[in-house]
Amino acid sequence: MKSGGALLGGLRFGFGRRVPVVLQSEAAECGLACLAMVAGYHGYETDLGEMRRRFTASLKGMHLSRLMQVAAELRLDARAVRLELDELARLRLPCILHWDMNHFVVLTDVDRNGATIIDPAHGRLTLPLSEVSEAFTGVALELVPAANFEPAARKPSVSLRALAGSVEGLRSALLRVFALALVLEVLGILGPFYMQWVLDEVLVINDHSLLTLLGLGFLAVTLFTAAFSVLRSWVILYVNATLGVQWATNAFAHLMKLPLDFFERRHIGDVVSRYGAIQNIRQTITTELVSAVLDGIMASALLIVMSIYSLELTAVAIGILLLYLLLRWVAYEPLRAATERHIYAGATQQSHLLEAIRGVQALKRFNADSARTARFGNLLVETTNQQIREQQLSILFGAAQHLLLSAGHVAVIWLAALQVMHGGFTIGMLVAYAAYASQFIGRGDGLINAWISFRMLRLYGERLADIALAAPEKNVESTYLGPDPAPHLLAKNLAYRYGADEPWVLEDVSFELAPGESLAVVGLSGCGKSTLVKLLLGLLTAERGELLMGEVDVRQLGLRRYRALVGSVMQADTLFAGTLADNIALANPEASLDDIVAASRAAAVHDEIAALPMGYQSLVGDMGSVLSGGQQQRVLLARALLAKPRVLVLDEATSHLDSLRERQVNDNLRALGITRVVIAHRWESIVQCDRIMRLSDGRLKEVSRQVLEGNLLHQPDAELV
Ligand SMILES: Nc1ncnc2c1ncn2[C@@H]1O[C@H](COP(=O)(O)OP(=O)(O)OP(=O)(O)O)[C@@H](O)[C@H]1O
Repeated sequence: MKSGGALLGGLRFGFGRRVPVVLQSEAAECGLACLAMVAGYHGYETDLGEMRRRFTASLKGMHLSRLMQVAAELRLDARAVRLELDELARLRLPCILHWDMNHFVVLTDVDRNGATIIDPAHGRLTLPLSEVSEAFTGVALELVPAANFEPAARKPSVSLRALAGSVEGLRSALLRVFALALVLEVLGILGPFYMQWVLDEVLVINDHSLLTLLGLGFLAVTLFTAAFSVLRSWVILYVNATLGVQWATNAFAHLMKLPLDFFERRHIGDVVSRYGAIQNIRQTITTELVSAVLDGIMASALLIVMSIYSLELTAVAIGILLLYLLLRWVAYEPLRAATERHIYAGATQQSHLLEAIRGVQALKRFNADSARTARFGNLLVETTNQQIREQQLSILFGAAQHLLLSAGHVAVIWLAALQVMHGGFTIGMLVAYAAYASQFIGRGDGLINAWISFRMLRLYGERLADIALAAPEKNVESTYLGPDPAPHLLAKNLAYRYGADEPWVLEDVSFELAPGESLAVVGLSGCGKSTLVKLLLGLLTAERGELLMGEVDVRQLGLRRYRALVGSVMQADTLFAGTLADNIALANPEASLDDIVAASRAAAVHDEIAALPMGYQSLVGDMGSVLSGGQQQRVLLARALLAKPRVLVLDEATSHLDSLRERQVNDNLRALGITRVVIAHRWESIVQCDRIMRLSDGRLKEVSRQVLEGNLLHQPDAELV
């Protein structure tokens, strides 16, 4: 039973409330964005950043059932309905429609001719029913506030300090810029007096010596002005550079501290574009912040000076500025929406570009390059269209602004001239007043523009917040004071899934591995072996269960210390741009060449590196394209061995090697006596391990070698999984 308040809250009078537009930034977030819009309509104002932090969506997106769960957490009663197109009008609006089989949109209005929807990927659209019919799958989600629904005002936007981290020397540098600029402004305010004196004092009585004095005096003022203005630009340059470097480094350092699943849930282009938001924020701060403060002070000072001349005329100038403020206020929302769509389209295009570069080989092999180019063209047109729309709006409002301000200026001079005719002003006062009024309107214009820019900054701030406010990896530092634990691994009931609405990939994984022992984990493709490896390396955190090394919980040992003890080679490991030596010495850049050679020998790759013309100084591309697949794997193994790990975790680390090399590598590893966990499909690698376990249905079970060998004989294709 609903409370009366909640029922009344559901009434719609057709005015007042409007569904806010929340644009998604990734394909998988359409469901979250739709919920944010409906919740916003009912009074729970939120944004995508907050939604993402509260309800993680995996890259695969959300099912309807998960949407209903999230709706329940937002205290909205959700009801999924199946209906025909002509029944849309019976839905309680706004509601969510399942769209094109893989998307969600919000339906805000529907009548006989068409429907208005908000597509989180494109914004508000009005479509004829024929188009709705093509995309609508027949499933809708009605949402009404539950009895315990609580409206919430949007949280104040994140502070710049939280976004930027601490920036040294910013305050003092800004103060310096401010002081210099203030001097300049005061000098600037003297200019109109010069005109007034020349007109009223010099010309009237033909006073040559006064003219000379005034001329020299104001020439000196001009010189000072030039010098201060150079100094101010210099300091701004310094602030810009300092802020830029510190800020970008802070954000990068924070990005590197984020847990792996932050990256696994996002597209690389999106992360890059969000990181790029720093540029826009910095630009606004350094160019607009100081001038906004100055404009405010100067506008007030000018207002006082102008009031001394004439109160009525000053009221007119204020009126003009207020009209201008109204114009900007009306223009704000369309401009903000256009800017947001522009940013979103740009990020999508960037993702596409990065993905195409990374996958260029596959695109060529499948003759998909022209289709990819066409899609890129479409995205580019979309971005450009949004940019054109943004600029068209700017041009229109710019013209209106120019018209208003110029007309205002004419009016002020007109009225001041009337004052001269009535004897209230001298000619000099008219000229000086006109100059002050023009400065005042200019300052007011600057102040209003800065206010708009700062409001727009929120858009970029919210994008950056996704990185800056994401929680860094936990348990990185050690709280265990004892010596390094023995390489004895104990996993107890580990469980993991990639999202709250995803199935458990690992349900109950337990095993124990004594020092020096080696364990092969086999299982069907997709059963969760790589996921288990990521848990063992502390890259993912188990939802349940614990992992101990030498009886010390890994959380207590700290991930940094644990990772220094555990070496690994992963399926999709990459080399970095640089020399082979740099790559092998990744964990220990100070390592001697002897250490590097020893690790390479153990990984059976030394001879091939030594045979290269530049040996260990050979450069590899950032995708390692100089080396063959098998060579890359062995270089990666050398990199893991260089740090002298106590435990080695290998996820299909020798899959590209021929059997001879594989045996050689395995023999070397065995001789080193390192505790090993090996994920492999090939018999060669499995058979050399002391124990074999099979992962299936989220559980790990010991398999006897004989059974596996028997399987091999009878079903050569099935045994290795
Ligand atoms: N980032 C992710 N988000 C959501 N699901 C994921 C993610 N990564 C993997 N999965 C899912 O988890 C399951 C296990 O994946 P995993 O990569 O661990 O399998 P695997 O046993 O290593 O497979 P293979 O032998 O083919 O490498 C798969 O069903 C996969 O769809």
